[in-house]
Amino acid sequence: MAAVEIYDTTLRDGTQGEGISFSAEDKVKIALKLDKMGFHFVEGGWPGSNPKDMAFFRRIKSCRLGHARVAAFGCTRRPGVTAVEDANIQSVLAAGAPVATIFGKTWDFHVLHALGTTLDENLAMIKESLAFLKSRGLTVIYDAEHFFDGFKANPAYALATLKAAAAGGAATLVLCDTNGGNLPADIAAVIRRVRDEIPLPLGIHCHNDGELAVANTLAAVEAGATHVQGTVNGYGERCGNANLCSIIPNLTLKCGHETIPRQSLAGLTELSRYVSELANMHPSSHQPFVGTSAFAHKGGVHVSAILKDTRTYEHIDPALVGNRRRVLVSELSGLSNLMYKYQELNLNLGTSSEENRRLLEEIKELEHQGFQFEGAEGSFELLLHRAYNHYREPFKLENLRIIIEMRENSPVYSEAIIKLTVGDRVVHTAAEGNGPVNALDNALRKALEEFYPAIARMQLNDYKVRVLDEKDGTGAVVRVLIESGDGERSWGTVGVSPNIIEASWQALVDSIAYGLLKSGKETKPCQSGTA
Ligand SMILES: CC(=O)SCCNC(=O)CCNC(=O)[C@H](O)C(C)(C)COP(=O)(O)OP(=O)(O)OC[C@H]1O[C@@H](n2cnc3c(N)ncnc32)[C@H](O)[C@@H]1OP(=O)(O)O
Ligand SMILES: CC(=O)C(=O)O
Repeated sequence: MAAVEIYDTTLRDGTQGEGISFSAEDKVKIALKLDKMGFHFVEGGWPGSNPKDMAFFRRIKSCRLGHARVAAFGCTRRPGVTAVEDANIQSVLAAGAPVATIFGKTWDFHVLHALGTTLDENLAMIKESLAFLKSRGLTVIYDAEHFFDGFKANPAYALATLKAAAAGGAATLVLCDTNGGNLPADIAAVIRRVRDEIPLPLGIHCHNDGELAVANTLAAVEAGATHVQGTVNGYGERCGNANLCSIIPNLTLKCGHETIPRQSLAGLTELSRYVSELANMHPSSHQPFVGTSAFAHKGGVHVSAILKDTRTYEHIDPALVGNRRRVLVSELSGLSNLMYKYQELNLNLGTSSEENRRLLEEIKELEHQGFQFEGAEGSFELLLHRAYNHYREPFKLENLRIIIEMRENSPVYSEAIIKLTVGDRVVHTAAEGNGPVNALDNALRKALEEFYPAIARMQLNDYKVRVLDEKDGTGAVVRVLIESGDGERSWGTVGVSPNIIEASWQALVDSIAYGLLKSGKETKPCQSGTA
């Protein structure tokens, strides 16, 4: 199967996505990562657009890249000026990148209404812009904007624009589904028509407005395209660009094309999370191949089969793309889910199927009440320990009181007063907080830290409340999910009650109990406050 060039435009088209912005430094980091993974091209930005993109090109020049070629993006010259006089073309040159990617108009409607020039002048703009950059030693890639829509409207003119680009010295002609509305069969048919007319390598650049960007890209490759443009995580203008985290494994593992090296394929999940981290975007758990749910099995029937052979419910081995299999426990579980969890957590539990059945029923009942263990692995593991009676709670609540005081012109005052039994001692303490849950958290820590010094390292990272039955208004049941961490690991815990303080208490207690269980201190208190 033919090799396919992978051209990443996360740093240019990706940043056209709502909410996405990278600093010049972040762009350099991403470019270096893509280079290390064997991407063929990294489009760094539009140097004529803003100082940050120009700064990227200045910085990347001093980096030694092993594989990728850096591309500077821009448009054809403006109507009525020469290429040498055009500020945008000059800034592409000034970027100092070895590759220039220039987009031009294909669609006669766009030439007349968006550019406001003649069809002939547009052809001259394309040819002269490319020829000028090529004459200055750059490899020039031509992005034919709106190619598929333009071809439908006026095929002869669309082909004439590509011929102008070829005459200007384009190395590759990239056909763009700019509005993202075409279907795979149409994309493939047009690629074949162009392939028969113009003897240059063809590329594909798809947007995701019809949720077909990946399918359209694969169809284009099937029809003869050998260069693929897309972005990490599918970031991009409107609904995004074709997602390289899906395209690369599909092309490599399913279609047998050579793309990035096989060992880099196993870095895709990490790449996806790295880029989402720098973009400050929540990673999408449902993203195919690289999302945390991509290989998460929930239904009992699925887990039962997975235990026999993973191929029963997995289209590939998750390790091939650096991802991992997960089994979730919920009201949809069967005994197989529990068995898998025992193995995964290395717990020597669950020998009696009667006990396991009882535990499964308890889980289903708790889920019916509103608990959700999928995002609360800490509470789930504690539930297992508690069910098998091998577990000693690290403390016991005797009494808890919360005072909230509101006075005109003063901040709301919150205080928690708590009485606990720890081992054979009774502790009585109080703490303030910026709200009742914070006061509760502070009081609990204050009471326990002399017994369990590991608590000092634990922190609450996230606190979420979900109203479960909104129609009950302020009397509704709420679910509290707490995400905690200790610098080494993080864990989720859950509480459910019609009283938000009680739900928070349950999740907080589990958070500390689980943290202690995992810190190795188990649940045995230190003697009289010594560590
Ligand atoms: C399909 C794509 O994704 S293409 C990439 C789109 N990305 C971006 O637009 C992000 C970066 N853009 C920018 O920073 C700015 O738009 C700039 C600096 C490029 C231009 O800014 P301005 O000069 O103020 O123009 P403005 O953005 O208002 O309009 C775009 C101009 O480009 C022209 N233009 C559009 N496509 C082309 C083209 N292929 N060749 C030449 N000119 C073009 C438009 O006709 C319009 O010209 P006009 O001002 O004479 O009407
Ligand atoms: C060039 C480009 O980004 C597009 O046509 O979508």
